[in-house]
Amino acid sequence: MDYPQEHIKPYGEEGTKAVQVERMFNHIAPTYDQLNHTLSMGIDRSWRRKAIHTLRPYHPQQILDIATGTGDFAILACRELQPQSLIGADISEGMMEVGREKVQQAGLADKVSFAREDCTALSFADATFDAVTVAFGVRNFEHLDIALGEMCRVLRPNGHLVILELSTPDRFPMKQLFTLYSKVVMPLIGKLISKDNSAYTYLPESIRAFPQGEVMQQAIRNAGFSQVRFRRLTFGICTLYVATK
Ligand SMILES: C[S@@+](CC[C@H](N)C(=O)[O-])C[C@H]1O[C@@H](n2cnc3c(N)ncnc32)[C@H](O)[C@@H]1O
Repeated sequence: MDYPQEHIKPYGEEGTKAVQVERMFNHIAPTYDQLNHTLSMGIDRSWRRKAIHTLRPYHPQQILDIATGTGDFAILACRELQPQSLIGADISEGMMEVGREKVQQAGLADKVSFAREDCTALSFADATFDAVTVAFGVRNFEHLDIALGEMCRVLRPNGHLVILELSTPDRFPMKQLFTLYSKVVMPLIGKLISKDNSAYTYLPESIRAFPQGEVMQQAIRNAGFSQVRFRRLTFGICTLYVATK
C-alpha cells in the first residue's frame, strides 16, 4: 500500500526519502538526545519503559532494535530484559556513533552491537530474533509495508514485535493543543537546538501523515503478524503496537 508519510521528505523533492532521512539524522545526531527529551518533556522515557515491559513475559534472548538511532531504547531494553544479545540497526552512522559511545559508557558493549542496515532489506537470516523493536522509526521509512515484512521475516515463529510511534490525539482539547505545539513549538525549538531548518518541520508533518491506530494495526497484520494490539499513550500523543509472528 501507498501511505501518505512515505512521500513526506525533510529536504524537498530531490532524492529518495531514505537518502534524505539518512542525511537528516546524520546532521541532527549530536543534538538528537537533548531535543528528544526537551520536546517530549521527558515523557519519551516512560513510553520506552512501557513498550519494553510488554516483552518481559517472553524473556527474549536475541533482540533486534530497528531504527535504533542513538541507542536509548536498546540500552534500556538490554538493562530491563537482560537478553544474550541485542543488535541496534540503523541507516544513520552519525546516530549510531553517538549510540556506540553511550553503550560503552553504560558498560554494555559485550551485549549491544550496532549494524548499518536499511530496514527494507535486512541482511539477517530468516527467524533470527526472538523480538524486534522499533521506537519512533517507522514514520521515517520510505516503504512501510516492505519494512514490516522484513521484521516478520527475521523474527522466529511466535516471536514478538513492539513498535512505538508518535501519533496525533483525536479528542478536544489535546487535539488542538497538540496541533499548536507541533506547528509552532516543535519547529522553533528544533531549529534553535539542531540548527537544521527542515528537520523539525518534517517531524510534525510526518506524524500527521502517518497511519494511526486501526490503519497501522491492519498494516502490521498484512505483513504476516497475528494478535496485533495497540494502546494509545498520553492522550494519544504516542501509540504502542504489539504483535506476534
Ligand atoms: C527518531 S529516530 C529514533 C531513534 C531511536 N529508536 C529512539 O528511540 O530514540 C529514527 C531513526 O530511524 C532511522 N531510520 C530511518 N529510516 C531508516 C531505514 N530505512 N532503515 C533503518 N533505520 C532507519 C534514522 O536513521 C533514525 O536514527
